[in-house]
Amino acid sequence: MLIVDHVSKYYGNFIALENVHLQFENGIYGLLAPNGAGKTTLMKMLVTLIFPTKGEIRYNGENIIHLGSKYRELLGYLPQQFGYYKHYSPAKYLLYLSALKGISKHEAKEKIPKLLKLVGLEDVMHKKMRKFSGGMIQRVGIAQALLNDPKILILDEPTAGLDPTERARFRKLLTQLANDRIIILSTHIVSDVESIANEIIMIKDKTILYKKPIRELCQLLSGRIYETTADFQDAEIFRKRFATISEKQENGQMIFRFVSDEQPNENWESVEPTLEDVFLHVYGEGALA
Ligand SMILES: Nc1ncnc2c1ncn2[C@@H]1O[C@H](COP(=O)(O)OP(=O)(O)OP(=O)(O)O)[C@@H](O)[C@H]1O
Repeated sequence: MLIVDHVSKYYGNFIALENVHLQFENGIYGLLAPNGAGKTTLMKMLVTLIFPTKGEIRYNGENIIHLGSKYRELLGYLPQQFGYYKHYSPAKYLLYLSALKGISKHEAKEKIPKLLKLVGLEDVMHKKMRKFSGGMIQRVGIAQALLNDPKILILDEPTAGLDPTERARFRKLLTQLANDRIIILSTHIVSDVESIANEIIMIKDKTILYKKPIRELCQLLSGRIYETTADFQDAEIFRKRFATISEKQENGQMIFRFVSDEQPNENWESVEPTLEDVFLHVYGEGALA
């Protein structure tokens, strides 16, 4: 079990995270927050690239800093921007990284084709990465994070640059991997995590606002989300009066999705809250009661 025990991180006088307390068991955790909330800071501490200013992170009861290389052997990490050699093929690049990670050449040669197949790059495994799309490079990044069969897999914005098909493939891959490891992925895209995460972690105001299964998060808004139509000329009044979550136009009218605790009007249709509703409400408005 991985425990972030009352951790704060300051950059000089700037507080990036304050008093973060989290517990991770096997499964997928979606770290969902807007840019700048502190996701990368938390992930970098989890992979020992930077250190907490206060508090400590423990794996199976031991401070990860003291565990050192024993801990890093259990880690797979995909940073937000990962360095690769564009003149290398994925196979050559992974072979090189395997050597750095202390994996024998024999084992690496057996493993690499399997990994590249897993991420759908088997056809191009010997092609130079120079001409690869952003999504293909990202998949090489995911493969390198899996080289040592990590028990803890940390992925910082792993779906950046992936198209919808690649995103779907990626979600399936994570689900396959999640049964015997901790997977923590950060994103600001709700659909990346809504179908696969066992728990969602939301950071707000430098600390953890929620760590809950999606169902429980959605329950926070249960019975409070409505949709209704309004004429264009009334739109501004509507926006001032209600906490709108989203709006669209249809047949010359506005359709509002909004949060309300008022007695519902007969023109309001009560709708099931989604994770997107929670996200937009939390980061647009404030914490939920
Ligand atoms: N080395 C640093 N020195 C000073 N401030 C930093 C440093 N690294 C990050 N910050 C600040 O800490 C805050 C959190 O940054 P962080 O990168 O963790 O956010 P994030 O949620 O990962 O956002 P993004 O997805 O944009 O990377 C930001 O305000 C950022 O400017």
